[in-house]
Amino acid sequence: MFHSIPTQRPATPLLDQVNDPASLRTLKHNQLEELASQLRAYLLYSVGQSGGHFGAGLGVIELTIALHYLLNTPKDNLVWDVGHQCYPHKILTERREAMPKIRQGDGPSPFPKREESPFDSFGVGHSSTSISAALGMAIADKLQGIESKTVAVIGDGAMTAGMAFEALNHAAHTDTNLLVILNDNDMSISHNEGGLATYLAKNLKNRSAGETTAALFEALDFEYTGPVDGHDFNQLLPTLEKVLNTPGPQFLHLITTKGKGFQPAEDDPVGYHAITKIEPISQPKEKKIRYSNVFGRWVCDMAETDNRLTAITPAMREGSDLIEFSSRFPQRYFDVAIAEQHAVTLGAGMACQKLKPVVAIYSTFLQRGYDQVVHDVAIQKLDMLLAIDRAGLVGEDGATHAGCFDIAMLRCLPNTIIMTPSSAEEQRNMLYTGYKYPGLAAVRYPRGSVSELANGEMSKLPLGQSKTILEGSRVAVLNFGPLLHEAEHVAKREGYTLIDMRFVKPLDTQAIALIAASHQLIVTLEDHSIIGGAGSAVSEYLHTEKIKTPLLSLGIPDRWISHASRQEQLKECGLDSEGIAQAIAESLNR
Ligand SMILES: Cc1ncc(C[n+]2csc(CCOP(=O)(O)OP(=O)(O)O)c2C)c(N)n1
Ligand SMILES: CC(=O)[C@@H](O)[C@H](O)COP(=O)(O)O
Ligand SMILES: [Mg+2]
Repeated sequence: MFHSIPTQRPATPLLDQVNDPASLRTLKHNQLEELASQLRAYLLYSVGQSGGHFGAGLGVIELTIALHYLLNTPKDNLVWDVGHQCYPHKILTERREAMPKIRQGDGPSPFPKREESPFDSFGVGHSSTSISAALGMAIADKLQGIESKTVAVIGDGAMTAGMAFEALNHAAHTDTNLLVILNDNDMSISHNEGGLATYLAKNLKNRSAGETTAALFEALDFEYTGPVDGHDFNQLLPTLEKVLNTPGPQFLHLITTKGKGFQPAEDDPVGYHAITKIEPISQPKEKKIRYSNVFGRWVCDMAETDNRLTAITPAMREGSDLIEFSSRFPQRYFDVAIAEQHAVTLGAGMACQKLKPVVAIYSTFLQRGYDQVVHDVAIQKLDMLLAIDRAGLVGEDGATHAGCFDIAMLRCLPNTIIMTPSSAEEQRNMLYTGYKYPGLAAVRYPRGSVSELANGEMSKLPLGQSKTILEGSRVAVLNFGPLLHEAEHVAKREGYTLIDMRFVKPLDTQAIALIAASHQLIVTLEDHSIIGGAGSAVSEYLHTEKIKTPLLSLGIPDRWISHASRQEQLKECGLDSEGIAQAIAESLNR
């Protein structure tokens, strides 16, 4: 049992011989315990160096070894759900030495990624996709007469998403050779326990023979095996051997411990879901205030003044900072587990009954609940506030977690308002403005820090009204969101006009018309895809009004931006000060 994270690389002579599963399979069964111990030590060390996801990987050390030992990977298909637990998998599949750089621009990606390795059967990051993907692979191999085994490893948290049950339900009707392994560590990212599947799996074996309750998995035509200790090779290997060689859909229920082998993580699996890299003591990191904290403060202040407010999160209480709200207003707090579709329509139902739901959701995970926003909220003109966190580039989590499309998704919905704060105070006032708006409102803010918490008087902003920051000439920069600071640096130096547009919808078209008449170039700036974002909205307006002033739209280019620090990503997209200045200069010279 480790009690601290080693800052020196531990000696791992056996692990050092295992560069890939083929070399793993040369080991004897009785060497696997030692390998697991060295793999655990190395994982602790390498995540200490890189930072990143932590507890989940510790919980699947033995399972990862057993799977690569018994399967013929990469010919056999091994699909990890979410993929945050894949660091041991990456260490055993030719990437051990690269691990201290995982999530960095020149290191492995944070999750399995097909283009990174043949051992990464399916790209993940969003949860609950593994059973669908694995079933697709199994069916495809069967149709092509390819002999293979297919395994999906899904956690109890990921099993709370509807998509997992869609796949389980379908799998049973295909009579395909598929093994679904439920990695039940009784904990997902937040405090909610594993879902229905886990509850039933836990209680399945305790049911008395006479019980008539149809067990979920038998009802889905899966052959259930378990629960088995996922850390005990003496149980794991023979059980896996059996279920891997039994035809038809198999369901193996494993019990594991999130953070296994590292006492602080076993004691606090939520807190150790991910860690920042170990800094030398000399540089103690001051705790930064984040946009999420500004939301967390605002939602509590708002709840105090309005008892109709409810807050809903799909399993991201900590990330969205609903921690204080959940303890102060427990009756009005709803963590629905990993169920973004349900989160939105649950809120819609509350709005029908005159409550005021605030759905706190990452931009990237909002993609899961988009039809619900359209069909269940917007069409019915229901009153809901979307507090969209992690909007824009998110850095080390890479393309699967970037929030690049929320403006494009929401801008086309009638009667919706969309706000893009550039500071804590703006964010607080926009949340208040959106909350008071009698319809669908969205405030999008990035994964990042702000200068202060902003807990002053909340004021309602006049809808569609921008704020002039600098009055200049020649070029007018229309900013939408947190890149105002990058823009301000350039505008001050070059004497450009700078306007904080604040609203993507409704646009301040009056300001745009005035600006267009007195400047030779309009520039839009946003931390969103260049396709369908705020720049598109301005372009559509200029076109409709036959305004000929040239427009330069700056945003995330039409390609996938892979993992790196957010600063590196912004630079790559030309969204740092230098990139903005250069793009404008080039446009002026054209
Ligand atoms: C669609 C989606 N929603 C939310 C998340 C955020 N998220 C990442 S891991 C996690 C919990 C997963 O729990 P579980 O599957 O039990 O894995 P464990 O961390 O316990 O190993 C959540 C909610 C996500 N990755 N995808
Ligand atoms: C794996 C997963 O989806 C979450 O752990 C996510 O990585 C959290 O992102 P933040 O670190 O931005 O909260
Ligand atoms: Mg879990």
